[in-house]
Amino acid sequence: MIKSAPGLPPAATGDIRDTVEIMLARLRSGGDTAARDYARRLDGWTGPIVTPRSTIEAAAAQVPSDLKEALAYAHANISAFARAQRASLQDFETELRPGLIAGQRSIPVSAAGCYVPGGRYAHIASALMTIATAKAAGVPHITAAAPPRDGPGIDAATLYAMDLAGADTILTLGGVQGIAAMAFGLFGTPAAAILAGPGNAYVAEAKRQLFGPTGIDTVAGPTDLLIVADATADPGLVALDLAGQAEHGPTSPCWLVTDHEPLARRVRDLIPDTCARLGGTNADTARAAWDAMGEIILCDSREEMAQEADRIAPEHLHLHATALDWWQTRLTAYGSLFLGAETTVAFGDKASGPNHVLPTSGAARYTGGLSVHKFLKTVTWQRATDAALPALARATSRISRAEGMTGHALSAEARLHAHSPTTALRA
Ligand SMILES: NC(=O)c1ccc[n+]([C@@H]2O[C@H](COP(=O)([O-])OP(=O)(O)OC[C@H]3O[C@@H](n4cnc5c(N)ncnc54)[C@H](O)[C@@H]3O)[C@@H](O)[C@H]2O)c1
Ligand SMILES: [Zn+2]
Repeated sequence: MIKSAPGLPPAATGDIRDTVEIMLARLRSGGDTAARDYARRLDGWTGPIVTPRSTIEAAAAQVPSDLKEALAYAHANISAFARAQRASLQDFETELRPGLIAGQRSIPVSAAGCYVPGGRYAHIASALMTIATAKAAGVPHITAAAPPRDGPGIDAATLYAMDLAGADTILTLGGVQGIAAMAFGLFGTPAAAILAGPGNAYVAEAKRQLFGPTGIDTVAGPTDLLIVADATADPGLVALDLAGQAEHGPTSPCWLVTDHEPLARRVRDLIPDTCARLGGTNADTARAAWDAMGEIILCDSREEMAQEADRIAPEHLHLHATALDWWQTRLTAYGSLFLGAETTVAFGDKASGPNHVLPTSGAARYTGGLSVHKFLKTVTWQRATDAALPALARATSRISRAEGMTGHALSAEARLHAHSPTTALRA
C-alpha cells in the first residue's frame, strides 16, 4: 500500500439528528405553513412553493439549445434503460400442485417523491435519474422538490430537466421541508409512498427518520470510485478519472487498485497536476479529496485485485484493464461497473443510461442502485380449487395444531367440507 486514508462516511451527527427530528415534528403538525416558514428562514424563499407552469416555461426559455439537446440525449438513454429494467420484470402465475395456483405481480407505488439537490453544483442529471426512472416504473404521480437558488427559484436547467423527465408537481422547497412535503403530501400533493434522490446530511437524515411508513431508495454517503488498472492502463487517463470524480467533494473516497507498481507511482505523481487542470475551487476540492481520501493499493495478482475490489464494494468500479470478460464475471460487489478505458464514470453520471444513484460507503455488498424496482411493489396472490383442497387443508391443519394455533387449524379444516359458507360453518 503506497498511501492510505480512512474511507468511512461521516454519520449524521447528534445535532443534525435532533434538528431533523424537531423539524419533521413541526412539519407534520404545521403542514404547508411550517414548510413555507422553513423555506423563508433557511433559504430566503417567499415565492410560490408549487412551481407554476409559467415559471417552468420561463426557465426553459433560458436553457441554451445545445444543453437541451444534451439533456434530450441523456433522458432518452436513462428512460430506455429503465424501460428495459421494467420489461425484465415479468408478472407470472404458476400451478404449484393441481388446483393450487399462485402468482406474482409488480405494481407501481401510487406516488413517488424525487428530491433534486441544490448546492455547489447544479444537479441537473440527478433530476433525470430519479424522475425518469419513476416514470418508467409507471408511477402515476411524481412529486419533485428542489431548493431555490437565487432570484427566480430552482436553477433553470434543473427545473427544465425535472419537467422533461416527467415530474407532475414541482415544489420549490429544499432540505427537510422538501422531503417532508413529499412524504406528508403537503401543498395538495399525494403523500409519496417512496422518497428517492440524493442530498446533504439534513436530506439524508430526514429520509432515514421517515423510513418505515415511507420507503426510501437509499441513505447516500459521499460518492466513491475504485479504479482497477493493470500494466496496460494509461496513467494519465487513470489520474484524470480519479481527479475528475474527486471533484464531487473533499470526503469522496477514491482508490486505485493495481498489480503494476510503476503505474501506481506514475499515477501518484500525476495527480497534483491533474487536479490543478480542473481549475478554481474544483481543483482545490479534488486535491483535498485525494489527500484525505485517496488510496493506492498494490496487489500481487489479478485475483488479489478482484478480492480488494469486492472487499471495498465501491459505488463506481472502473476497469482500466484487459480481459474484461474475466473481470465482469469475477467481480461481485459494486454499484455500477465501467468496463474498459473507453468508458468513464462521468458518462454514467450524466448521460449513458444506467442510473447514477448508487450505493455508497460499502452498501454495494448488499444492494444495487436506484432502478424501476424501487418504485414497484412485487406482490403475490394465490387461489385454491377443489383439486388442491384435501392435501392443502390437511397440511395446514397439522402444522397449525403442532404450533398450538387452533384457529388456523379450524379455518383450514372448514375448507375440507363443501363449498358453501353455511356448510363450512356447520361442519
Ligand atoms: N450521491 C449522489 O449521487 C449525489 C449526487 C448529487 C448530489 N449529492 C449530494 O447532495 C448534496 C447537495 O448539498 P446541498 O446542501 O448543497 O443541497 P441540498 O439540496 O441537499 O440541501 C439544501 C437544503 O439544505 C437545508 N439546510 C441547509 N442548512 C441547514 C441547516 N443548518 N438546518 C436545516 N436545514 C438546512 C436547506 O433547507 C436547503 O434547502 C451534497 O452533499 C452532494 O454530495 C450526492
Ligand atoms: Zn461523478
